[in-house]
Amino acid sequence: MSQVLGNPQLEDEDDDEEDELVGLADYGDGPDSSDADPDSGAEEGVLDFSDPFSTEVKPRILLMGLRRSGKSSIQKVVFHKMSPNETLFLESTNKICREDVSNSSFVNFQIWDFPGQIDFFDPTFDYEMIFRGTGALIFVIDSQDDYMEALARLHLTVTRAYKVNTDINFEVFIHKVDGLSDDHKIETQRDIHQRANDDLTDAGLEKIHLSFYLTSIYDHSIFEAFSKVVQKLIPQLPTLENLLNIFISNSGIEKAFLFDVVSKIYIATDSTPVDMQTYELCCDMIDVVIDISCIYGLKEDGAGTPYDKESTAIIKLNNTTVLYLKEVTKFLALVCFVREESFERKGGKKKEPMCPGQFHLVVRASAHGPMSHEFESSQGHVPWLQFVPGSGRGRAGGSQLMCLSHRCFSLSPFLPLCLKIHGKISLEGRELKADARLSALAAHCRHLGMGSG
Ligand SMILES: Nc1nc2c(ncn2[C@@H]2O[C@H](COP(=O)(O)OP(=O)(O)OP(=O)(O)O)[C@@H](O)[C@H]2O)c(=O)[nH]1
Repeated sequence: MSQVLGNPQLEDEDDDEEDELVGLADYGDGPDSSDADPDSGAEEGVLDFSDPFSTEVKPRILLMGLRRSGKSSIQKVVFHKMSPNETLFLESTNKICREDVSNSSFVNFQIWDFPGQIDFFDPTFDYEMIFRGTGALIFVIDSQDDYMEALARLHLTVTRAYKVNTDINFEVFIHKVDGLSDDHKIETQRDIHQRANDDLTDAGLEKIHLSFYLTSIYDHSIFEAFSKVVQKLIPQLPTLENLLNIFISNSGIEKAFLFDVVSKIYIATDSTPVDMQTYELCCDMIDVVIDISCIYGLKEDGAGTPYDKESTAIIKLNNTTVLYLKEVTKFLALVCFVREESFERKGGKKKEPMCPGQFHLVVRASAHGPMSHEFESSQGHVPWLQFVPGSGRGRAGGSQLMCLSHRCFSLSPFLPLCLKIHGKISLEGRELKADARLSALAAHCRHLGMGSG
């Protein structure tokens, strides 16, 4: 669901949707807030920030920065599965876009995308109202451009925001680093870090903490950075991490992530270090699973969902590592790295993967806090997940449902790829997209030295 706040005119971004327009004085998230979708309230599997055990108000994530710094692209790529190349055609935002991602994601928060050219401190903007309910302010700096103006703007924004709300997490995305050499990246980060903190020190505001991330929409860094931003807003994070630690120590699993399937943000992981390659493989696996499910999961009558309680996938890499994905809730998947020998349980009639069923229960219980109502893993429709013929990726939004009749498959990234889905695959039309995705995953694995090629 997306909303726009125009200045001075209100304008709806998508006429087809029934989103109400919100006045400038209507930034609140009270019961009358227009993004409160009565059908989506109390979503199963959604971490509700208005839970009495977390915060009173659903926190906002603000995306701010100069014009053309990449804000809309980040939002589209992370939450709408837009392919990075498509962002080249994005028009400049001339109004504040507010999007509620709670309908499609585990985490219940809003993203406010501010158009670069708007004078945010124009008196017609009630910035106090905006900052008061803000959980994280992401300031995007185009690293390929001269960033002096961006730094001045960052300083102004952060100091104003801090005066209103000292609890905001200030996150600086040093963006578009795909265009920089490794040395240049480090130098740019050091320089921006130094200048931004010097400005705060000069203003006597050294207590403001800025976190910096090198990001690009052309790799997984933007998902990783967003994961970190979102994790800071999840009050149950320590509990989830503890549960994952207990889970891996009792199961022979090497690394476990709890992923928000639609955004590929990881909500939590165990306390062993995260390496980028592992994270990237997990993201690729989620793409493969959703693409395959969307294509081959249709029931004859068109009923079903692309991701549900029975969704499971196993990918065996040729370095004796197994990737294992299991549905945890309607929005969440557990993705694990496990050694092949630990993965296969001996003694039964057939070798069976470990079942994280107990983990499933604890996560669901913990995510909602002891007083919250219990929820069931969804068996219902997942309207935010659909196959997009143009991009070859599942994406949020839309009404065209793809369904899943067979959710459990196993594939190997060795060439030739071995894919078992009802024993039959024909590679025509959109199926080729899945083939391309599988090939990409295989290539990725080979690149990491995990595939035989
Ligand atoms: N190389 C590179 N280009 C990017 C990246 N992210 C965004 N871009 C490009 O930057 C340009 C501007 O992106 P937008 O998302 O429209 O920027 P914006 O900050 O929303 O711009 P306004 O709406 O004017 O405020 C587009 O051509 C994008 O393709 C990135 O990570 N790397």
